[in-house]
Amino acid sequence: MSLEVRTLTELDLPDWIRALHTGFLRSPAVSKEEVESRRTLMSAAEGAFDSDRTQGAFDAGRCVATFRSFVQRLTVPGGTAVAANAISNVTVSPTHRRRGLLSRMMDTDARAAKERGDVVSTLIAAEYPIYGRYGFGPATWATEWEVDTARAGLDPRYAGPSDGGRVDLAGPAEVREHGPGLHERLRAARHGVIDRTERWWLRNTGALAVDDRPWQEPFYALYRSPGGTVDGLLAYTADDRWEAKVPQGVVQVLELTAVSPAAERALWHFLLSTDLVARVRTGLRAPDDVLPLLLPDPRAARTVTHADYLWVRPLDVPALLTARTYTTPGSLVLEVADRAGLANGRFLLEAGPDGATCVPTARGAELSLDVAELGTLALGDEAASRLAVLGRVSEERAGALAVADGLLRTARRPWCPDVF
Ligand SMILES: CC(=O)SCCNC(=O)CCNC(=O)[C@H](O)C(C)(C)COP(=O)(O)OP(=O)(O)OC[C@H]1O[C@@H](n2cnc3c(N)ncnc32)[C@H](O)[C@@H]1OP(=O)(O)O
Repeated sequence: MSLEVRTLTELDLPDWIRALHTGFLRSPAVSKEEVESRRTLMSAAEGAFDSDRTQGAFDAGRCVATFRSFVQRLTVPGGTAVAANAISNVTVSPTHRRRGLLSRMMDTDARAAKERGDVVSTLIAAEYPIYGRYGFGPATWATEWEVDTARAGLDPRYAGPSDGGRVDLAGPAEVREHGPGLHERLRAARHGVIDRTERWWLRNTGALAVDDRPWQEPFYALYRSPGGTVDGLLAYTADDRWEAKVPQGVVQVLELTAVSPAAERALWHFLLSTDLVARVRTGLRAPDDVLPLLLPDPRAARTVTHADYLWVRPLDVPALLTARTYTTPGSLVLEVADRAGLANGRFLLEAGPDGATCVPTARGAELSLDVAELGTLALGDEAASRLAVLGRVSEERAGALAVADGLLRTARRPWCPDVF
């Protein structure tokens, strides 16, 4: 039987999950619970099994490649969310690699997303070199610090926020009550943030088993403003480590969401002054997170990870560039190359603090770039002038790079707090 790439039927699911585990080097065993959990994940809102956006490659009846995409909302600078085609669960079994299977599945998915009117595709790349060829560029980066709490120099007598707000420990049910609204406020305020489904909250608070990995309840804390609104959420685990009677606890932050500066300061200070904690691992934050500068000695925060995070592939250039905001006025003619033929063209962007238009144009190009570079620039994280040094953006009219830098870059860097 020949190699066949197709969408799934419900009966394919156990075999598809086994291939997924295999591709990610996890045990190929598949439990009934995981099949059931995946079945509901892939279900459309009506509850029917919807396999349209889940692909598999089958060789002699055995699944050897997996690919899935789903609906996502991605916040662009200014707080508007665009329709994103989120890609996940990409694997090709080691027996079938480098025969073009990923390329086939990606092409099918990208054309369907374009047809639907999605503005971008998004993903988190397992390895940097895989996705540039498909028009994706790294659009957000992430940094993790490890803080030596003794060295940080924060006042160890800290007894809670001094602004009249408070920090309270909480349980999973309270997190499910307050977390979704808080995340929506973050999403409206910070570009790069993606939406979370109800399932996300169930799964991340232990109310829904996802696979065979056991759930362990973390510590949760909520920050309430003096007016009583929940403006911050912290989730962390801790290990109870001692050496020669000296506490050496290590905290791992799973989530720290704050929608006010007071909440951000209070939650970090609370965590960094918890007794028995020698080191705090911050989890993946925006590279410009304020954390190091909150410490009297910022060098106590050592960078342990700094890497690309969310990758963006523009599908509809005018929709993407008009959804975001611009702080300075300017106009730019962009020549976008796209070997897949999905987003290529020459576009006139006229933008300013009052809004933006972006239309196809016959005017001469001022800046030419590949669609992947536009993905890197779209959320404001990168400077066109830096990409030009690398030869990845060409300035066709003198001064166009400076205009692009002024228009596209944002004061705060984009941040995507979630993996998918
Ligand atoms: C969003 C996510 O889910 S990220 C998870 C990605 N999955 C993994 O990393 C799991 C382990 N790896 C795999 O399953 C596979 O190797 C995949 C999915 C990365 C690639 O699948 P393949 O079917 O081998 O890719 P395909 O044959 O279509 O390759 C297309 C091109 O990409 C290149 N390529 C593929 N994977 C890689 C890689 N990891 N590093 C560098 N180049 C790569 C190929 O060499 C090929 O280049 P060419 O056209 O110049 O010859």
